[in-house]
Amino acid sequence: MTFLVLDGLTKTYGDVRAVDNLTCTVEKGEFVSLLGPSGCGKTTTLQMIAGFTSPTGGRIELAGRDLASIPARQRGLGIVFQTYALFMHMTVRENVAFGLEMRKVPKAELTRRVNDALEMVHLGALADRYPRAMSGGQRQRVALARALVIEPELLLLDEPLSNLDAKLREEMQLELRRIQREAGVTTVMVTHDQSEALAMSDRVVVMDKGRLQQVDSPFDVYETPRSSFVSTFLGKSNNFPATLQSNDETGSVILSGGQTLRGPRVSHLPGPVEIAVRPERIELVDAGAGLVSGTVRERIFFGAQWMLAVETPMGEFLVARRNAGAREVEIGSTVHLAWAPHDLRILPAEHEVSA
Ligand SMILES: Nc1ncnc2c1ncn2[C@@H]1O[C@H](COP(=O)(O)OP(=O)(O)OP(=O)(O)O)[C@@H](O)[C@H]1O
Repeated sequence: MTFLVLDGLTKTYGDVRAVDNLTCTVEKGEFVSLLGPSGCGKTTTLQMIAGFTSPTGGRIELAGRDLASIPARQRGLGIVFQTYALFMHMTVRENVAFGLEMRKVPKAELTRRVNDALEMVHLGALADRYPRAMSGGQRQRVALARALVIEPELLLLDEPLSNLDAKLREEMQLELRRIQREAGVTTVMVTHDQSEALAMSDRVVVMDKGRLQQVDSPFDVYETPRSSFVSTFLGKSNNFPATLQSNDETGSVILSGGQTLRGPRVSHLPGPVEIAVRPERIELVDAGAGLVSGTVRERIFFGAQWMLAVETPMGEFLVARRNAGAREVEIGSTVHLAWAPHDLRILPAEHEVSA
């Protein structure tokens, strides 16, 4: 069931179109991330859903109601920001109970709901502590319990984990997703961190310059990006200008940097395109089997894998090599690169080319 509808949502500040005609939907129980670089309009979108900022144009509908005339505090939303905004002079239990007290929930029910929320975030044992005596991850759980205890129709998260260090952040990603599933609460999260969006979401809304770029499952935005922007914003990608020469049921033929390549069948017309291939889809092969050859210029060790920068006639390629303990190729050596035609993505041209 479509639960949240953003329909042509627009917000302008003078000449700046912070959010530009954004249309997308969120299903009940779904976890959707708004992902994009700084300034792309994620926070403005969330603020409009929350009711803190009014749209310049377009509509927001939640559970069949148009939110235009409903003030923020009556929207029944749970909100967690990057800074936890806890009451420092109140214990964890008091912090979580606050929203229910404001709503004049009877004492017995309040106690039960606060206990349930604290159990859900695994903080039952710390209920009588003050936030200042807690770690960043624990405080973020308190903020989450406080948002969930009111049983919100919709949970809004704005960069909720960005104050945490890398390891805790990864732990909390899994934890937050578990809590969201358990509570069954429809959630919209703002993040600029692509790995976080991929790890946590049912669907990812990729934005750039106020505009929607793509809405898909994490798998699909990564595997089948529809634009150059999406292919390079999510993960690493080798992108080159190219010319699509022909395209039939056996696949496509592409020319790039003097190399003739084969790709999957696409709907583009022959002409300028951009091609993209992920570093982890490239193999090092024998000279005769290579699609393009080049010289290793850089070699960086990441623990689980090596990343090579290889200079070729098409341009520089990043090539990921799984670390299987084998000796690694030397800087300065010649390598031959190959990939399967179906691993090549053919995208709309970003630049005019004369390949
Ligand atoms: N109150 C405001 N007045 C004027 N311009 C604003 C205002 N709020 C946001 N903007 C502009 O709107 C655009 C989108 O801002 P927004 O904060 O939504 O981006 P964001 O994607 O959340 O970025 P970040 O990740 O850096 O928070 C930016 O160009 C920003 O400068």
